[in-house]
Amino acid sequence: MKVLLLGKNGQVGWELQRALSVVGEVVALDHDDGGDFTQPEALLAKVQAVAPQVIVNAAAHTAVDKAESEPELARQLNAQGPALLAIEAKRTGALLVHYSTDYVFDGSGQHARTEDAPIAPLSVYGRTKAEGEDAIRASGCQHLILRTSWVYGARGGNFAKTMLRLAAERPQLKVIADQIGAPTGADLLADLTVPMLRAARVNPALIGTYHAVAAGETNWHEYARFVIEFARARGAHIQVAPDQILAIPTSDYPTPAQRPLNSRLDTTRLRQAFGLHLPHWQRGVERMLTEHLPETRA
Ligand SMILES: NC(=O)C1=CN([C@@H]2O[C@H](COP(=O)(O)OP(=O)(O)OC[C@H]3O[C@@H](n4cnc5c(N)ncnc54)[C@H](OP(=O)(O)O)[C@@H]3O)[C@@H](O)[C@H]2O)C=CC1
Ligand SMILES: Cc1cn([C@H]2C[C@H](O)[C@@H](COP(=O)(O)OP(=O)(O)O[C@H]3O[C@@H](C)C(=O)[C@@H](O)[C@H]3O)O2)c(=O)[nH]c1=O
Repeated sequence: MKVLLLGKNGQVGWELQRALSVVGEVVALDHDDGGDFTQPEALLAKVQAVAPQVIVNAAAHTAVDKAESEPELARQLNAQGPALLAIEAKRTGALLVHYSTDYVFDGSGQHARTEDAPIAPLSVYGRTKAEGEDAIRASGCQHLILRTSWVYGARGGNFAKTMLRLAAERPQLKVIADQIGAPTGADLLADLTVPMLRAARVNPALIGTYHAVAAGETNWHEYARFVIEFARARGAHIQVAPDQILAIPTSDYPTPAQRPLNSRLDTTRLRQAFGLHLPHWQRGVERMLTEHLPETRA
């Protein structure tokens, strides 16, 4: 099977390069080697030249605050690029695997949302990601959309690494405690993608949108405390005292983009359709930190 991976250097793309290697021949691209979503004609020509049976799209505009001031670029990456891939997948019969986000929802209420819950994004990032999802579904192509949340990877920056850096530099941290969600490893997403795409290739009834997040829930403050205490216990340089990691409401941390308060995603559909187990978020974060912490020691 020939697989085209877009966004190979991102957090998820990097893990997909590893995970997809068991599926078949993988052609992996990023924006500097033919997979540039701001160059739709060249992108289409590249997809046609590769002629994949499966397209896995991990490219996106993920800078949530920056997207507020560059909505057209966000739309090109998060909506128009995926739409182009979907139309081409429909034409050739390829399967399109795509990733989306908890930020397509407004985060009202306290319940975990299912895949059919109404989308109501609060930000340019969320809106353009929702447009990308809609375009894929409207194209009629064979697709899997995996909506996930709070992604961290061994490669690149993420919230946990930011907290470790700030905890080493500052005597006090203030972290939002009223946004609830599930940190999800890029490695977990990549590892789920393989059995899902294999199953969906032979069973079109599996085509559709799925919530793919680690089990359990937390808030950014509790997540930060977990990361910092794990690192402290393993001898990392941490300046901030445990009682100086302060919990604050979202209203005390103004940002250009509004974020949902309730990012709980119900994963029942994915677990039942594919028989896959989703581990607790703390296990994956521990694994990522164990890999990352040696890099932070003097
Ligand atoms: N990160 C998160 O917390 C979450 C992510 N998601 C979704 O998961 C998916 C993967 O996200 P993640 O791996 O974290 O994202 P990253 O930001 O880590 O990676 C995005 C990728 O897109 C590439 N890219 C940037 N500009 C272009 C362009 N013009 N054309 C083509 N590719 C480009 C980047 O390349 P380069 O690195 O060279 O700039 C990078 O490879 C996305 O769909 C995202 O919306 C969903 C929920 C949470
Ligand atoms: C650095 C910092 C952040 N925060 C808050 C801001 C924000 O609400 C939260 C997380 O910060 P981030 O910058 O990682 O947030 P953000 O970039 O919004 O993360 C999101 O990225 C996109 C791509 C997604 O799809 C989402 O699922 C989600 O992971 O922590 C603090 O409260 N204190 C701090 O010192």
